[in-house]
Amino acid sequence: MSGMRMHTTYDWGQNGKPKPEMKRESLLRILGYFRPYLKWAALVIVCILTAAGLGLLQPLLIKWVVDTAIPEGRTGLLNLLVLGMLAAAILQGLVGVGQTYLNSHIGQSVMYDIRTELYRHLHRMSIRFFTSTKTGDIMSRVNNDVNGLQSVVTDTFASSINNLLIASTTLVTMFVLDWRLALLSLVMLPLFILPTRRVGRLNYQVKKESQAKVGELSSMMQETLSVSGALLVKAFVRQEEEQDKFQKMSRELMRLQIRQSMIGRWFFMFITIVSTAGPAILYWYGGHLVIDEGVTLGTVIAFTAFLGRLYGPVASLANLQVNLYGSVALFERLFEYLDMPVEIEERPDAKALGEVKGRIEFEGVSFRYGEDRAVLRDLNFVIQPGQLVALVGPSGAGKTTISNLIPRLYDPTEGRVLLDGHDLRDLRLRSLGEQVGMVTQETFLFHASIRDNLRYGKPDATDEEIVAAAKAAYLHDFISSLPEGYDTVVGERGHKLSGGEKQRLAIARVIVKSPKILILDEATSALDSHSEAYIQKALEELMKSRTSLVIAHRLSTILAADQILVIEDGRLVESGKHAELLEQGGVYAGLYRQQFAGEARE
Ligand SMILES: Nc1ncnc2c1ncn2[C@@H]1O[C@H](COP(=O)(O)OP(=O)(O)OP(=O)(O)O)[C@@H](O)[C@H]1O
Repeated sequence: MSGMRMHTTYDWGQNGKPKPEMKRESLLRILGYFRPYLKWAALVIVCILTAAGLGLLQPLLIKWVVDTAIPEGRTGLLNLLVLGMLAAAILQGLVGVGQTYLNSHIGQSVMYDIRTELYRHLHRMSIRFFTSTKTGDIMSRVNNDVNGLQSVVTDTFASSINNLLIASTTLVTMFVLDWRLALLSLVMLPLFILPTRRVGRLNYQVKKESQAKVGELSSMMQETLSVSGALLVKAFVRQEEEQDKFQKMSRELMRLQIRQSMIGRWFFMFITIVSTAGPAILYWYGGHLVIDEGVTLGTVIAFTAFLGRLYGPVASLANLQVNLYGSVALFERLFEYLDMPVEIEERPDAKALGEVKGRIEFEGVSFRYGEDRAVLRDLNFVIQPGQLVALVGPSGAGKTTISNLIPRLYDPTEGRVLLDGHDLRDLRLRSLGEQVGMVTQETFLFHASIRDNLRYGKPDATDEEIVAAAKAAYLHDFISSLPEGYDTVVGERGHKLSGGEKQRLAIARVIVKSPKILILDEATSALDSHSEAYIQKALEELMKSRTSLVIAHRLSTILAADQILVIEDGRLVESGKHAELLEQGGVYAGLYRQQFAGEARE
C-alpha cells in the first residue's frame, strides 16, 4: 500500500539531513497550525519586547549610578536608580511568567489540535494499517512526538524570537554607547559561537539516538509486559533472555544519556570560561579607553553586563538551524502519519441505508492483500435475507478474508460486494457498520465493567436490554453470581474471564447491538461440552431473524445452514446443502470426512 511504503522509506529527518525542498513546504504547513493562535503569538512578542527593553535598562541604570549618581554625590538619584533596577527586575519577572503562560497555551493548543487530528485520522485507517504497523510505533507518535511539540514551541520558536530581539537590541545599544567597545565585543563573537555550534550538533545527534533507543525500549516493554506477551514469555521460559535483551538496550541508553550529559557539561564549562574571559578582555581594553580616551567607567561596566546579554542569545541562535531541523523533523514524523491515504473512504454522495433486508451478493470478487497472489478469485454468490450460510474450507482458503469484505474492513480488488443491491462503496460507513455485527474468534473486551462492554455497540441500551441480551447468551446467571454483578470490571482483553464466558459476552454484545447481518467466526478451540452447549444455544438465539455468515467449525452449524459455501484456494468450488454436497463426493465430502465425521459419530 502506498501509505505503508511512504512510512518505511520516507524518513525525512531521520539522518538529520532533511531534503531542502521539503523544508519550505513543511515550515509553511507547520505555521498553518499556529495560525489560529496568532493573537496569542502577538502577545508573546509584546512580552518579549517588554522584557528585552527592561533587560536593556539594567546596564544603563548601572551606568548612571557609576557615571552620574556616585561621582556627583546625588543620593536622591542613587535611590531612584536603585529602585528603578528593582522595579525593572520585578516587572521583567512578571512578564516572564505571563510569557510562559502564553507559550504553554500556544504549545498545548497546537498539541491538542494535532493529537486530535492524528487520533481521528488513525481511526479512519484501514485494518491493513493496523496489521502492518507496530503498536509501539503508533503509540510513540501519538504520545512522545506530540509531547515533543511543546518544547518546539517554547525552545525553538519563542526562544528564537526572544534571542533575536535581545541580541539585536543589545547590539544597537552597544554601538550607540561606544562603537569601539561594541566592535571588540563583535570580534570576540565567533570565538564563542563556533564551538557552541559544534556542541549543539553533537548534542542533537546523541539526543536523536537516545530518543530512538527510548522508543525501542518502550515498544519492547509494551510487547513483553502486555498480558499476552507476559504469558508467552512465561510459557516459553524466556524471562532471562528478555531480561538480557532489556539490559542490553538499557545499557545502551544509559551510555547515550551519560554522553548527552557530558556534552552538556562541556558546553557549560565553555560558557563559564567565556563569561569570565569576555568581560576580562573588555575591562582590559575598556580600562585603556577610560585612562587614555576619557570613556566613562560606567560605560565599560555597562558593556560587561551587555556582553552576557549578547553572547547567550547569539550562542543559542547559532544552534537555531539544528533545533529547527529537529523540530521540523518532529512535525514531519507526525505529518507522515497524517498524510497516509485513507483506504476505505466514504464517497461524498454516499447513501444512508434505510430499512435493511439483509441480502448480500458477491459479484466477481477478487482480492489481494498486497502485490502478491490473489487470496480471493472471482467469487460469485448470493445470500438471501435471513439465511444462515456456512463458509467451509481448508485453513488459509480465504474464509476470514471473505467475511472481512462485508463490513468493508477491506475493499475488493476487483468486483463488487452488494447489500440489498447497493455496492458497499456507495453506502455511508456508519450506516453499514450499524447493520453488521461480528463475533470473531479472539474476543477483545475493554478494561471496563461488563455492562459498559455489553453496551459498546449501542450506547443508549437500557439495563433491561442488557440483561435480556445476557440472558439470551446464557450469561446472566454467571454475571449475577459475581459480587459486583454487571459492574464487575473485566481485565484488558477479558483475561479475568474463561474462554467460554468471553465468547458468550461477545455474543451478548452483538445481541445488544442487534444488527441485521451477522458475521461469526466459530471458535476452533474446544471447550467443555457444558460450555459448548451454552454457546450453541446463545448462537441460535443470535442468528434468529438475521442474515448470518458463519465460518463454520461445528457440525451442528453446517447441518443447520441454508447454504454451504466451500472455499478452496480463494475460489468457490462447491455450494449447496449438506446432503447434496456429501452426495457429490467432492471437496466438501473430503473435508467432512476429515473434520466432522468424528463429531457426527459422537
Ligand atoms: N493481513 C494479511 N496480509 C497478507 N496476507 C494475509 C493477511 N491475512 C490473511 N492473509 C493470507 O490470505 C490467505 C487467506 O487467509 P484467511 O485468513 O482468509 O484464511 P481462512 O480461510 O480464514 O483461514 P483459517 O481457517 O486458517 O482461519 C492466507 O494465505 C493468509 O496467509
